[in-house]
Amino acid sequence: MSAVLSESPTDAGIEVTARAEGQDALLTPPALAFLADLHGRFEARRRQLLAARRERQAFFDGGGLPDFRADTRALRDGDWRVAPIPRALLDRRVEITGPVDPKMVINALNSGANCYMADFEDSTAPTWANMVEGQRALREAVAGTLAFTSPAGKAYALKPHAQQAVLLVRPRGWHLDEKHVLVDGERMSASLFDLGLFAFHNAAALARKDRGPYFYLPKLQSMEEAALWDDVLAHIEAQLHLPRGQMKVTVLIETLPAAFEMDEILYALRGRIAGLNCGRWDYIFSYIKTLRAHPDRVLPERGQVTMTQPFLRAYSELLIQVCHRRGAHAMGGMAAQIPISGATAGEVAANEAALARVRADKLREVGAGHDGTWVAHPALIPIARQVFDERMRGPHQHHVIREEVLVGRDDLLQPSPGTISRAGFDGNVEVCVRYLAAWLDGNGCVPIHHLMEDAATAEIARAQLWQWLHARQTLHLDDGTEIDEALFDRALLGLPSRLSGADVPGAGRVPEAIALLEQLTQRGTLEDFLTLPAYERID
Ligand SMILES: CC(=O)SCCNC(=O)CCNC(=O)[C@H](O)C(C)(C)COP(=O)(O)OP(=O)(O)OC[C@H]1O[C@@H](n2cnc3c(N)ncnc32)[C@H](O)[C@@H]1OP(=O)(O)O
Ligand SMILES: O=CC(=O)O
Ligand SMILES: [Mg+2]
Repeated sequence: MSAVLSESPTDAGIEVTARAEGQDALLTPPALAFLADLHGRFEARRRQLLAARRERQAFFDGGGLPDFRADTRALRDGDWRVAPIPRALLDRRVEITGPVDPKMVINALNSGANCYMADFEDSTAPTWANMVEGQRALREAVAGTLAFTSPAGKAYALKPHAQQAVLLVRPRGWHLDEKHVLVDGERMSASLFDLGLFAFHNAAALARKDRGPYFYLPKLQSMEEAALWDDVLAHIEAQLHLPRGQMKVTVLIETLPAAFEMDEILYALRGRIAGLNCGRWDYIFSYIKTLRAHPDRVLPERGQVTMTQPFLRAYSELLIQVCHRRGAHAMGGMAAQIPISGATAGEVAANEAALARVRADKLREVGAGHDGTWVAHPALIPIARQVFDERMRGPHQHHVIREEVLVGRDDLLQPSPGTISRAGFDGNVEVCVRYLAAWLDGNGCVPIHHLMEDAATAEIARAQLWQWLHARQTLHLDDGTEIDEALFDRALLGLPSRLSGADVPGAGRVPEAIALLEQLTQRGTLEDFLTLPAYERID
């Protein structure tokens, strides 16, 4: 890699305030100068866009509802398509996702999936050690040298490049800072840190393999945020002497405001976007968060908020239609069920039921017109692959444009029928405590009661608890019990002793997790993301 900028880190005013193994090879003076330059150019715009999010939320909290934009109607009605999709990203029928530790990276690249999304976001707790280890693992993976030996002595090595999944990287969202990297005393954007550092170290090696730095962009809320990404990427391409448009992106549509700007987001990134993805878990969280002050749109318990709820079906159908009209992939999302590891005789039926639910979810997706889907675990790849192979003959199904699908504002906002049971309420409390404890301990994705739980699924549980406790009118469980602080306190009773076992990830941090959950649910205002206060509690 050529040294792209001449300033030393000191000249650039950039400072790294923590240490982790392997960081000197990553945070070299040219790399730091590159990051400092990104910060200098784009930080002010990031802050403006975060302020715009708050303004928009104030409108929703005052009774307003999201709607399609009047100022971009011509763009939505216009006849344009996104740039051609590169060969490596043409067939994405099965994508595996997961955290960025070396074992996961090797397992995912070797898994037989078409693509692998290496995740610095929902499934990774952003300790400095995790961030550095993830960047190092990905750099070695791109170089083809990554290897790992488990504490039990099992050796892991990469398959040959041609047999590996195509790598996509998901940086953290615009709302997050990287507190260990300061530029002129200010924290740098975690998004710019993750994406910038990966591009800096890997763009040249990827180009030699006829690939590029490919990314998934999370939690966008508007076309302006997409335009900021486009400018960042164009700048990086210029700095690293890459052809314009070589860095490709897929955008997660996982916020309610973004669902009203899908055409606009594609347009803002039209020179480099390969698709949109239905990030259903954050989308449900965002629906709750955006409509927090609308008592007629309180969602039932988590287990009842499935993709067949009308507001979710409308969102996925609109995403498919918009993408296919513009020549982009419409990627499906993640079923939460995972195989029961080492299922006992008594768990065989539960395991089969979980796999059947994953299969049903993939059948729904391919039938609706999705061009590919996500799996959380390697054992789910054959299920997803079989469903897509049988029903999607070509590499994608862009030809599927269901003109009869007419999704309007009310469809995307439809209230959901359903109930809240005691088990649903207590389950949310338990998931939050267990997930926060694991996260504070440095683990961002854990199986809980045979479901994959990550930051997005935990956010649903956390935001629901807040909303149910702070709803404008008192809510009741399906057995008539009032939802109040006393119910919340009862759900917490007994958790510390039940979660003290060595098999509970982060058991030692359960008391801190409980304190954090109490803080998050008792506050009068809903915290934007649980990861914001939680981040202040890790290294
Ligand atoms: C809402 C969203 O954002 S979805 C996207 C973010 N979420 C994710 O990506 C979920 C990723 N999945 C995971 O992290 C894991 O599957 C978990 C935590 C849910 C379960 O992991 P485990 O408890 O390790 O599962 P299990 O013991 O069955 O794993 C068996 C093997 O598969 C591997 N494995 C499991 N999931 C993955 C994965 N996603 N990628 C690669 N390898 C994996 C394990 O490392 C293990 O390997 P080993 O046999 O070499 O030790
Ligand atoms: O990132 C994916 C989601 O469902 O959230
Ligand atoms: Mg998400």
